[in-house]
Amino acid sequence: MQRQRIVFIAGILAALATILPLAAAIAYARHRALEAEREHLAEYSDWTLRRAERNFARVTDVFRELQAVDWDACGEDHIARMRKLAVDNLAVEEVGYFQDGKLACTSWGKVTKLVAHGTPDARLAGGFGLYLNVAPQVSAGHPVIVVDRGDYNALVSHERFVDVLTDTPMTVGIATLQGRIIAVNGTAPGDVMRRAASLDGFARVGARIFTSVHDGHFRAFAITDEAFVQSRMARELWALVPLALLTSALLVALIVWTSRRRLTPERALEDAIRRRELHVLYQPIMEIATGLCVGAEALLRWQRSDGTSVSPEVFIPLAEKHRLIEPLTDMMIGCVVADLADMLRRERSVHVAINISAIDMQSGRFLPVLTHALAEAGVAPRQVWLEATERGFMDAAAARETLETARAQGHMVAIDDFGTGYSSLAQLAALPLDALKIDKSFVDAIGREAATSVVVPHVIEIAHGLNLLIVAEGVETPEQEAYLRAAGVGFAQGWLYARALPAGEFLAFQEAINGRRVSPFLTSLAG
Ligand SMILES: Nc1nc2c(ncn2[C@@H]2O[C@@H]3COP(=O)(O)O[C@H]4[C@@H](O)[C@H](n5cnc6c(=O)[nH]c(N)nc65)O[C@@H]4COP(=O)(O)O[C@H]3[C@H]2O)c(=O)[nH]1
Repeated sequence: MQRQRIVFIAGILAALATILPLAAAIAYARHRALEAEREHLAEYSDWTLRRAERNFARVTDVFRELQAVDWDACGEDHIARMRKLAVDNLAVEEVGYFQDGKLACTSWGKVTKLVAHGTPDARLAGGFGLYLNVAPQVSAGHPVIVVDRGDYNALVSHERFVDVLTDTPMTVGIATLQGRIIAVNGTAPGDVMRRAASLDGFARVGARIFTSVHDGHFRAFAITDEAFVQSRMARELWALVPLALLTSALLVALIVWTSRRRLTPERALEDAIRRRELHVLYQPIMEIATGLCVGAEALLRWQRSDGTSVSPEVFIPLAEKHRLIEPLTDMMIGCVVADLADMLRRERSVHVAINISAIDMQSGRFLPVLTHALAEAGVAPRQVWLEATERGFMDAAAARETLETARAQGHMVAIDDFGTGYSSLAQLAALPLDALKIDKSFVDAIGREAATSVVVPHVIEIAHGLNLLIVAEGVETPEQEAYLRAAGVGFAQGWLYARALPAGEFLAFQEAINGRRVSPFLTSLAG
């Protein structure tokens, strides 16, 4: 993945990791505060309802007692009973008795004034009439609520319906089930009270919140300011913010750690392998005697998405170090087969040389992968040469086993970069090899006064002595080619002929050079 993309995504994730836990903490604190306030209000509306019902039950007790007896209307006993009930019963201020639609007597005595039996403002279940805000005619005093049933009525003060003490500022009220407000304790705005009186549950109106409950006779409500939710929320936040900050810090640390990991060269290589950002180039291998293109060396290239390219001399050791060489080798095998299988099937004397890393050499794991790919593509194993470096022979026994198996399957095996490492001649002689590649550093020395120039004839001599095919690498000048030809070196690759080419260009090069000609020597080998 591109560096800028990783940094960009990490930046966005870090910003989210910072904001989201805090936003979640705020949302959760608000939810908890609202829930707590809803329960708080529900508790008070419930309590108000129970208080109202209890006091109302006392009023209805008065009616029941009086209606149970066939009194001598407004006689002494009747009035005495009414008075006693009014005195004993704290909920009732006064009791009255109507005769022919007019108030005849009250708990105070006979009535001389003409007080008509009016029309109730509201009716309650059980045959009760309710008159709201009535100025008492007989006893005078502040407005009261009048409850009537049959010929009796009772004066009840407003407070009896809402005498609830609250622990925080709130308005509690009682209404009929139709939403007519009966009594209120508090100063909430009228529109909020009307809403609270007409529906059940929890709601918000403007800056107020309320809960309402109801039973058989009344609906009770409790209203408070939303500011109480804010202060509850602030308390919740005190507990939640440190947790949110800790979560943010952990998430940001995780994001930084993961992105730094992704930004390391090895993770970038792993991504590149997965995204197939690597491709293979083919450097032609020429037969010096005939000038024919007899094969190609497959060379991996890593072109990063930002346009920069990474040398195989950097990423191959990196892949080996971080156990990425196996997927890399598999990918390279897949590319080579996809690119060249058609040509290799047509041209049986042409080969492709693939580099085998030290780890692959030791494990031999790539061989079944290669065998399977070649069998599927119909390419002969002899057409795939394996180039092993000296480093690959450090565990000589394992390398020997891999090479022997490879040769038994028909592959040609070449030692690459011979002379640059520490392999001894004895080791070279003991290895199951078909070819030796002369390293570019030796070829460079040809015709110069360099110390290595004296080594070149010996390396060629050794190869001849061991009956190995010789491929010279890094041939750049006709003089180098002339020297190699004269020394009996069979094959060469280098910029004198072509650089490493993309598959299509290599195939065109090979066709242009060879036409229908084939190498008699290599045809005899293939035969
Ligand atoms: N200056 C100059 N250079 C020339 C000339 N002719 C060829 N070269 C370069 O010499 C290197 C030859 O490959 P090598 O010795 O196998 O050395 C290879 C090989 O050991 C390794 N490598 C490349 N591809 C693979 C692969 O698929 N698997 C493994 N395990 N190693 C690979 O990376 C090394 C470097 O590869 P490259 O950078 O492609 O470099 C290549 C090639 O581009 C020339 O005339 N002049």
